[in-house]
Amino acid sequence: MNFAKSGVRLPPLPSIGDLLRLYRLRALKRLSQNFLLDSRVCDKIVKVAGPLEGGHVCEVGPGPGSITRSIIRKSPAKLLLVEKDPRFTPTLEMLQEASPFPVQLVQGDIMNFDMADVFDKDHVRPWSDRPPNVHLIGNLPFSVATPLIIRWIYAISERTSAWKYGRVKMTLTFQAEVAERVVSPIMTRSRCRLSVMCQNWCHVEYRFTIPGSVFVPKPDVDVGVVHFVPRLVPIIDLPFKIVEKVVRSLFCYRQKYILKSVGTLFPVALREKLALRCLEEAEVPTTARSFQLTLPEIGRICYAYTSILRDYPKLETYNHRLRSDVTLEDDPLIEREPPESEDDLYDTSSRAL
Ligand SMILES: C[S@@+](CC[C@H](N)C(=O)[O-])C[C@H]1O[C@@H](n2cnc3c(N)ncnc32)[C@H](O)[C@@H]1O
Repeated sequence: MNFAKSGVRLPPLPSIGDLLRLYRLRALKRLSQNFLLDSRVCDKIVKVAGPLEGGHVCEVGPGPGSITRSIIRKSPAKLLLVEKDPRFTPTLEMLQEASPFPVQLVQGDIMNFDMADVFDKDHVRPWSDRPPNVHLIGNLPFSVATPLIIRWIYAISERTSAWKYGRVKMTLTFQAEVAERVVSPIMTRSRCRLSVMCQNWCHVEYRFTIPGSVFVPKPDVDVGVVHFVPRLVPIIDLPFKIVEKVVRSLFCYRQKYILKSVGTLFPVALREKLALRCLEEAEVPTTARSFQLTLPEIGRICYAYTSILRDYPKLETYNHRLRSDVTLEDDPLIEREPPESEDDLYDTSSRAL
């Protein structure tokens, strides 16, 4: 049967609300569960992904399956569901049976899920080509959204996992404030590490806001839908780890002059000298602030930092937060220093992002 034009009509199914009641599925805070019961909102999210006919889709955190139903109606060739909470298995199995094409259910944690071999090989497209007909869609749990997107940006930079298939697009939800940070341009209050990392490897677009009141239970915040398309070439074409390290430093003092932030890349004995050299080579004024820097300017700082590493290779492992990372005993010029504050001893990634 050809569903391409008409879309799939699912057989009559109990409503998501009925299923939640029937299976006594109460939302678990621990898994950031807020359910969408309004099929029009689900259709609107799925529409952002573009045409899905004949494609392969992976939905993250389908829960009881409301977005899943919208995806099925758009007739992909195959659908993969990755859900951590086994309580949803019966409702998702019901959709598996109702779907005219294969729906695979993986009960597991998306954070450890490698998508390198889960789609058909004939969907592979060269990176230089248009994106393949493979889509990642998810109304993500708030607790997972930021670490997951950073993990996926890393996979994009390495062209691993789903990105072995080419420039696979993503349609994802975030807490609205986080979605704004993802797309934030320079000179804005919400410009941060997350903005730079996402925008360096992807074209990002904030599509629309879903009011918190639409979810059950209602979260305290609204939700933003963001569409990501991996770039043909990142603006800063350097390894993820170098860019991440420099960008983390740049945004550690958001309101202060960049000279201070860049200094955190270097141990105290060399700090002033190397921070000045880094900014001079990058042709970035020492009095700029991180949120004022364009991606090419940040790129020049990354390149200047790599040129400094050629002269001081031991600095590559220097981390001003974790003094124990540094093994510089045989370099008398480089001394250990106390951390800036107690907080600096910990990875504050999600907060700092
Ligand atoms: C915000 S709810 C969305 C549920 C459903 N998609 C909807 O829109 O109504 C997030 C879903 O992700 C699931 N989840 C949470 N952490 C997960 C993880 N690490 N891996 C996979 N699924 C996860 C939750 O169990 C829940 O079903």
